Amino acid sequence: MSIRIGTRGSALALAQTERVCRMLAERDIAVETFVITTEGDTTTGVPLHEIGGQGVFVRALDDAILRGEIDIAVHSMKDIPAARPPGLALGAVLERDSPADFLAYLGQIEDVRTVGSSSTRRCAQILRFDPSVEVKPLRGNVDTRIRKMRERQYDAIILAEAGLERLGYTLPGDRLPVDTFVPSPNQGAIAVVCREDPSLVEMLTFLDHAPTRFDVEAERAVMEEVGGGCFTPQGIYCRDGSLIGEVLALDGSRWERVEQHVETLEEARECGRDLRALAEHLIREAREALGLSS
Ligand SMILES: NCc1[nH]cc(CCC(=O)O)c1CC(=O)O
Repeated sequence: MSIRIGTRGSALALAQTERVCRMLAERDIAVETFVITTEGDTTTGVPLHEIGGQGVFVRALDDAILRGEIDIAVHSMKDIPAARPPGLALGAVLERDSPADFLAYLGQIEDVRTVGSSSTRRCAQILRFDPSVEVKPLRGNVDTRIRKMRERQYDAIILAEAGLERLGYTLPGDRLPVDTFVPSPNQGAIAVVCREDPSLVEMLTFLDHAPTRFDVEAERAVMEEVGGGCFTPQGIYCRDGSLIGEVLALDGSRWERVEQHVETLEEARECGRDLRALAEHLIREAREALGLSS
């Protein structure tokens, strides 16, 4: 018997899946890999929030598990939306890689005028840091984004450092500090999703890193309470129970923030409710500015 692993076909997804395959192989568990194309991979011209947010990357693989075509799927955990279909379990969360963002640029930092990113969070955070930069939309996989910077369509781009490391890329630029460029919830964590099947979940537990799982679940608890969706600039980061959450105005001119040590997911949830109450006006503002109704 072998485990059927589903993955997206992007270089990043394949690198992540390769890591899980290696870990399974070390335990003499046979694996078969299936590459599945998702709507998010075939639609690159429009901002993510217009095609249904991060969830588009995950849905096709969820469906393949539920149809019994594959047993497990490997994802960048930050791409997994808050609402999950019934019948699926989070089989394992690997030990976290770098949670930080990376500002990549070719010349001198002083010469950076245009920064490419389609993430409302990254745009707001870079504008807070330097309101004089011009942020320009930039979607596509990591390679596409790097190519566009090399073609000088942008002076700089912002990417997850974890993605660069998994692809083995070293780019000129700077790691952005996580206390001011607070990452997306679950950035840098790899998740293994499976059918809600106790024997399958049990088989995957050796892949699981408990401290990472607590931190990423605390981040998701905050994310669920804040709501906001991917159109609201928000950063949520937990490390060993030290939680930072912030919601920003789209132009980075204002923000609300909570910072607290949490021991339980319920405490994290409470922190999320506090942030929600503080940031209600910023969430409404972002939704209205982007012309979204829900
Ligand atoms: N938005 C796509 C995406 N999903 C996960 C990562 C990076 C890897 C990770 O966060 O685990 C990236 C690329 C990026 O944000 O630059």
